[in-house]
Amino acid sequence: MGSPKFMRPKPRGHGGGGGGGGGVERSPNLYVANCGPAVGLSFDAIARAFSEFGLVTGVYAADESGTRVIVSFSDEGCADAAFTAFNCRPCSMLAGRFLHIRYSVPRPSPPVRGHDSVEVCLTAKELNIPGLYLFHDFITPKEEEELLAAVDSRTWISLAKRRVQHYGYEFCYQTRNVDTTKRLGELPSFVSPVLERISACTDLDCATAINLDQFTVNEYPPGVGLSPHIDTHSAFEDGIFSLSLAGPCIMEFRRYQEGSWQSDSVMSKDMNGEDPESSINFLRRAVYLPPRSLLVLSGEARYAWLHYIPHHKVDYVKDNLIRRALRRVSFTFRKVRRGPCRCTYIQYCDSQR
Ligand SMILES: O=C(O)CCC(=O)C(=O)O
Ligand SMILES: [Fe+2]
Repeated sequence: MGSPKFMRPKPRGHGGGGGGGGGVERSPNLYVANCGPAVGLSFDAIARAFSEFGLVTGVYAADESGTRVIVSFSDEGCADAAFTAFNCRPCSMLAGRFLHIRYSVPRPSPPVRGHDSVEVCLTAKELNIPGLYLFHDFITPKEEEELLAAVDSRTWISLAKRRVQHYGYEFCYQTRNVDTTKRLGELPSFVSPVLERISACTDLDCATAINLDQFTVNEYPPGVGLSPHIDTHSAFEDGIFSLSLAGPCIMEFRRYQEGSWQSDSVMSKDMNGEDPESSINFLRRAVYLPPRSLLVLSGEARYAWLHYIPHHKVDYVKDNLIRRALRRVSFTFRKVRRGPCRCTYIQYCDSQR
């Protein structure tokens, strides 16, 4: 089980702790520095010295130094008395050592993963969605820095929760489509090396890795995600390329089972208000997208799976807690479709319904 973990209490608004711990939450646990086995004081000797003030329920190493311990009392009053007597004083019962004491509180255990969470995969192979590819370290840290500097020197458009930039063609969030008559111009030259690298990817089975003509930059602050959607079939060809920069995220995917698909509610709208529990009839997967990785959605992954980024500030990846960075920026490259979509995923296809 291991010994309990402690932490410094949060400061209280005003007043609060007496016994020299002013403004801090008091507690039956004391953090005692300059005291421990590494300076010749056994846990038993420490317990004996502190028992003078009341029942000591445990003495634990506060860290690995051997010079800092936690002394736990049965109640706060005893801890307060020990604090007053021993803090910043030489302690005759502990070889005359000068003790530095503060209150300490049990560290809350990490939150348990919600029952609705899904195991996060690290690779496309593990994720096992046909047509989905993930290339780690698709660009170097230096390229990442330059790409971020390039977009940061240009004008951002603020949406409700995130900022975007569009190149090639503007993307209209109301219709989730592009107006093909309104071309914004060539894609900026700073993405040319990335586009060349994408078109040279021999592992891909989608034809549109070349001539990509629409580029969207998304900037997500921590905790902001993206609602479940399939990129509108009639708007873009097969092959969607999304490069992650600056921070990581988890991307989740859903594929609704035959007959459970409600195209009107899911296809082209933002799904912020939906209740995930109400739609149990779907397959669900999740993948960790580190900075500098390229995600490719093609075929079934592009046409039939919804993708989204959960609105979380922290994510669990193989039981490790990953905090979202100050921002994640994604570069999404697509090719605008010129005629109706003729995919074989008719139930998800706005051109064929
Ligand atoms: O941020 C991303 O990686 C994905 C963006 C996306 O799915 C979209 O713009 O349609
Ligand atoms: Fe998308």
